[in-house]
Amino acid sequence: MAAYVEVKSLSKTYPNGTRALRDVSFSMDHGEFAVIVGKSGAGKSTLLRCMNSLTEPSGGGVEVDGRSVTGLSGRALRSARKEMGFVFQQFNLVKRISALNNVLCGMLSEMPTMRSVFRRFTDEERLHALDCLDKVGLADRAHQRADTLSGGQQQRVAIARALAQGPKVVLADEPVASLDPESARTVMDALRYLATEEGMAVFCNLHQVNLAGRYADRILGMRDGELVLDRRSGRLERDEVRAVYGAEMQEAFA
Ligand SMILES: Nc1ncnc2c1ncn2[C@@H]1O[C@H](COP(=O)(O)OP(=O)(O)OP(=O)(O)O)[C@@H](O)[C@H]1O
Repeated sequence: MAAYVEVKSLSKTYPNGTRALRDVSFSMDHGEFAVIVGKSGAGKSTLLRCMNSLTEPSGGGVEVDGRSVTGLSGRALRSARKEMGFVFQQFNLVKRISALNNVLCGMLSEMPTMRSVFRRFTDEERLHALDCLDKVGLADRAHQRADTLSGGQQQRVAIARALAQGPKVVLADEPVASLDPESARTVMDALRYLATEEGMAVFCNLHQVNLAGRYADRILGMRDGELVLDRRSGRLERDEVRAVYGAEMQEAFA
């Protein structure tokens, strides 16, 4: 069977000359949870953003389910983005509305505006949004204002919002960087659920190698814009950590 996600020779050079991605290629299957690790500045965020066309790659491309999702514009770009949920480090929720309304707004193809907040949603849409909150363990928080939820809960609302779009792929950019260890686990469990139970390809970047080993089916490592490691799950060996982090190995466990 063909790979579900195919990243082909992706490269990115920023206008200031920084080569953030150098010929990065890999593929992912349905239901796979892959984590990418690497030290600060290695190019992890750039990779995720290029996969989702939030940043325009300088070369190469990405296919999801046999369809190119790079180099698009207008309606084709919006449609491709719906297939890729994005989870940000800082959650990016609309603070003053409920968890449920955040998920409902995420189901619209446009970015949430106050008009979309007051749009009337159908019972079916509301049930779908509630179901997504239930899947991340937050059905009982549906009517709570987003900014009164804990960080881990807010990030799970963001995951429910991504899930509600019905994406094929979920990209998570440092989703637990600002969370305590217990909250981080609840968020990683929710991402794991999307892969295992919903069959999505989940691709997440993390600083913590230990967390990657505990959750991922697959660990990729990036260094200076290049993919230097691609292995099945389990704890990374010392020489693998060195290949990714070089002399700054302590950064891997920070
Ligand atoms: N908009 C930009 N313009 C110029 N250079 C950039 C831009 N964004 C990122 N870079 C540079 O590209 C390189 C890769 O950055 P990126 O943010 O992708 O790394 P990262 O591995 O995600 O780092 P971190 O873990 O600190 O978030 C870095 O050298 C960074 O300074």
